Amino acid sequence: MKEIKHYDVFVIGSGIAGQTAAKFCINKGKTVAIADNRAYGGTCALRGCDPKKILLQFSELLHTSQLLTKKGVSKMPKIKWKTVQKFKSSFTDSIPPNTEEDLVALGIDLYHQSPVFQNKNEILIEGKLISADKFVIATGMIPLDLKIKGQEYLKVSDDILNLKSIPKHATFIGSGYVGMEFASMLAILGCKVTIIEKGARSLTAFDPFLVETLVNYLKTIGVTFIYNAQVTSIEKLKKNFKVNYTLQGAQQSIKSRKVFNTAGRVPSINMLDLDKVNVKFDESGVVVNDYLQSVSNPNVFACGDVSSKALPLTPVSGLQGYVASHNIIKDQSKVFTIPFMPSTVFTNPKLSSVGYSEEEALSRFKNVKIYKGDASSWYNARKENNPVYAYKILVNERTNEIVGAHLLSTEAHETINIFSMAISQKMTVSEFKKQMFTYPTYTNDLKSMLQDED
Ligand SMILES: Cc1cc2nc3c(=O)[nH]c(=O)nc-3n(C[C@H](O)[C@H](O)[C@H](O)COP(=O)(O)OP(=O)(O)OC[C@H]3O[C@@H](n4cnc5c(N)ncnc54)[C@H](O)[C@@H]3O)c2cc1C
Ligand SMILES: NC(=O)c1ccc[n+]([C@@H]2O[C@H](COP(=O)([O-])OP(=O)(O)OC[C@H]3O[C@@H](n4cnc5c(N)ncnc54)[C@H](O)[C@@H]3O)[C@@H](O)[C@H]2O)c1
Repeated sequence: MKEIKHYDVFVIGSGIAGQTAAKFCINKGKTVAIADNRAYGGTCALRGCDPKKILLQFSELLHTSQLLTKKGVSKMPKIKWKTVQKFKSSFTDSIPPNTEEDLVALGIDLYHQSPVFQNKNEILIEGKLISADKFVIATGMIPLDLKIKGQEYLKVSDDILNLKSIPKHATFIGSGYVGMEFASMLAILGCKVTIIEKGARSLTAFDPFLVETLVNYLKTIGVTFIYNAQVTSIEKLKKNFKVNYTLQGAQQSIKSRKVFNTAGRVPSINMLDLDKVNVKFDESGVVVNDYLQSVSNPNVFACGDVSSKALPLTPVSGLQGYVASHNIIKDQSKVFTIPFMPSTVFTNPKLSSVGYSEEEALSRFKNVKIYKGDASSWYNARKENNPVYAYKILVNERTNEIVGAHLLSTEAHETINIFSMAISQKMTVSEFKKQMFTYPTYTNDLKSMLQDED
């Protein structure tokens, strides 16, 4: 086969990480190509954060109305799911053509297949042998393969986002971000939800006190949680599916209309044949150094969810694309350090976190002051007739600096950003309390959370 083209940089994956890297390199005068084996635009814009938030606002609207039923709302809004889906598609449909147009206008060549590495400098794609000086792997993550009998009946997050109607009942396997967000959404929309989780609790990266408060609330709106359970197989019945699982040694089963695999996501690297180019990888992804360069092949960079240094969130993936491309243009010019990254689970209510967990803070600092409470009796929760509002703030007692914040509320996804700034600016409790905020707001409540008990 004849080599037909050479590029300075070949990027694999058109999500936030890949696009950021490709655009940076072309703007620095490099010849650049990008490949994707699915529609251009990546997970966040097409199959993740953005379409999810469009759907979630409808369950939120319903939830707000449900809470206010006896307080003046007499009729629930009727959600026309087909119209909701059309509205969502009006955002997602235009992304692939617009992304391609945008990249082509910059002078980037596009390919529509997974490349397969042939040797250190060459890949095979669309039947062509192509060489490049540097490769950027930005292929993101895909759902974990559960390897159980009947796994072909399992649906994944892409399918939830494209649901044609709300199922009567659904079972989720796994209670991480994806499982919890969609379980909360479907339960509010009238679906009877069961979550089967192999671990002892949900959302292990989040504060246990707040997760427990969230789980207890979700139970009241129709979500059943089964912990420490191992799903063994899925069977197809006439209308439903039967999920078989073991719990405390006993075989159990549950029937439901849909079964969703929300058991986690793994790096998308299988199709690339990385062994051929001496690119080391493991279950965390392509193993990279602080320059996001493969530890075993310096001509290969990896950024975003697929890199071993990933924190699989959109802003971090974008940052990694930027760092990797800097290092392609100028060798070892930028180091990747994980930023103070706030994160939200978009359930009802939302669970947000930034900085150290209680466990991390206690192991790091000699004395930690913990401001923790149930704020459901505070004005903001009461005006929504909302039974859930809680927080935990961690302070290094020696310096009085805020080092961690964990919030569970309707507005936690916004207010957590205030703590993010405070922590990155090393603000002390007294400095924070001097700030003036608008009233009556959830932001203003943050100062009350830092009140010492009399
Ligand atoms: C349901 C869901 C909801 C989410 N919600 C949020 C949220 O609210 N906030 C947040 O911060 N993060 C969220 N995330 C995570 C976020 O979407 C990712 O962190 C982010 O999209 C990663 O960007 P990336 O560029 O690294 O990878 P991706 O956006 O996944 O892009 C990778 C691209 O590579 C392509 N690709 C894969 N394999 C190959 C191959 N072999 N050859 C060619 N192309 C390939 C894929 O088709 C894809 O287009 C969510 C994820 C999911 C699944
Ligand atoms: N709001 C957001 O920012 C957002 C939303 C969705 C996804 N994401 C990102 O995507 C990543 C992946 O999220 P996710 O929810 O797919 O994975 P996750 O790792 O957060 O959760 C997976 C859950 O499934 C459980 N599990 C694993 N195998 C199982 C099995 N066989 N049976 C039952 N339970 C099983 C795990 O114990 C865990 O609780 C996250 O780490 C996050 O960074 C972010």
